[in-house]
Amino acid sequence: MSQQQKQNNIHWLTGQFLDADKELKYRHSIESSVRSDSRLALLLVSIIFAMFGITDYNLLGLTQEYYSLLTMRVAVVGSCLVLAFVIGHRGGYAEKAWLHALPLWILATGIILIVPLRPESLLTQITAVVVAIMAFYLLIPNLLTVAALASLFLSITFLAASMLYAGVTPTGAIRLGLLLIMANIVGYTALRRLERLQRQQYSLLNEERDQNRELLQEIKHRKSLEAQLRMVAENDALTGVDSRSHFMKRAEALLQRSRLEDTPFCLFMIDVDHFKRINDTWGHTRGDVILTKIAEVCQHSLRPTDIIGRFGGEEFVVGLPHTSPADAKAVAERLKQNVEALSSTDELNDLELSVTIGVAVAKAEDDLDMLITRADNLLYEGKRDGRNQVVMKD
Ligand SMILES: Nc1nc2c(ncn2[C@@H]2O[C@H](COP(=O)(O)OP(=O)(O)OP(=O)(O)O)[C@@H](O)[C@H]2O)c(=O)[nH]1
Repeated sequence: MSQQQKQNNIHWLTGQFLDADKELKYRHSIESSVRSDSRLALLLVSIIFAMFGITDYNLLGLTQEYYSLLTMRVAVVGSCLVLAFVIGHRGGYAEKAWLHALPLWILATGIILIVPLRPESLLTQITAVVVAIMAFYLLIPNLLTVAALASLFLSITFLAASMLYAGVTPTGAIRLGLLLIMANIVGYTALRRLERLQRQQYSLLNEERDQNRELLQEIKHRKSLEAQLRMVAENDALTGVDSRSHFMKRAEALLQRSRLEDTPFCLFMIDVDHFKRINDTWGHTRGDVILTKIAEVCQHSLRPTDIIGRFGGEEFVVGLPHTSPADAKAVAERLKQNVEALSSTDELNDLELSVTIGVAVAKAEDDLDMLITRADNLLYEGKRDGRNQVVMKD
């Protein structure tokens, strides 16, 4: 048997969960509905119990017995109304089951007390006791054990009182006893089934909630994994700028758009000069840091609408939509100067840093590869011409 099945197990006799914690949680979950159901049931029972005062009067008139009965009825109805109020406001089915049990004991005592006061109307009282037993089990919300104990108390003491005060013979007592046993069995079985069904429903609901929670967690986890994967696929791990493939996708879209809108589009190929020397002098790790700084400077030298990617090694590529050739040249010059200025920062200790940039302007017949090749050729022209320069041709 799985752990889950064990927890769902319900006691065959009491109709409660075997797991005490789960039982407590269940009772807490139905507390507010039990409170209002109890209040309503007690109001109803009080009205009915009080109305029997009219039949008392018809039968007894204004006699001593009538006043005794009236006093008892007022006491029972008063107690039930007070309890309806208290339970309605403070009743806690989980921790105060005894409070919910009180009205049953009071009602049972009241009903039994009628026997010595009105022994001649035993038949009516038998009907009332059977109805009361049903009400204990099915009308006034209570735990099965509480309802069963109160009903048994009512049945046994009523039987005893009938024999003592209403002259019921042993044969009559057996028949009455059988009737009361039947009423108890019917009430007990019905309430036990109800208790089981309600607890099974609660278990199913909880299982469903747990599964939904797990599902939500799983979805959250997958979404975060997806975001991480996208991040890894779209960004260069070292510098954080676009990966080459992601840049190509974005640049392709921008180039097409510029063609549709008939706006200029320029592309830079940027290569760090003598980076091998930097690596050899300062080590590969420092070289990585310098590369990251250069990427940052490039990014900050561009507009938010421009895109930058790492093309490979110490080579970067930049796409500039809506940019005229003159503006592109100016941006490239500024970018070159900003990289040079990096050398004078304390962090880089006057390390000589420069970049060579090839700038290509998109023509109508260009696709992205052609544009990149042209920018690359211009870049290598710049390298041949002594580096640290921007090369652009009409
Ligand atoms: N630290 C570091 N170095 C890299 C990385 N990628 C490429 N490199 C190095 O960059 C250097 C590029 O060297 P070359 O292609 O000879 O070019 P260069 O030394 O920059 O000389 P020019 O481009 O001709 O000015 C190589 O030593 C590569 O190992 C990287 O991610 N980190």
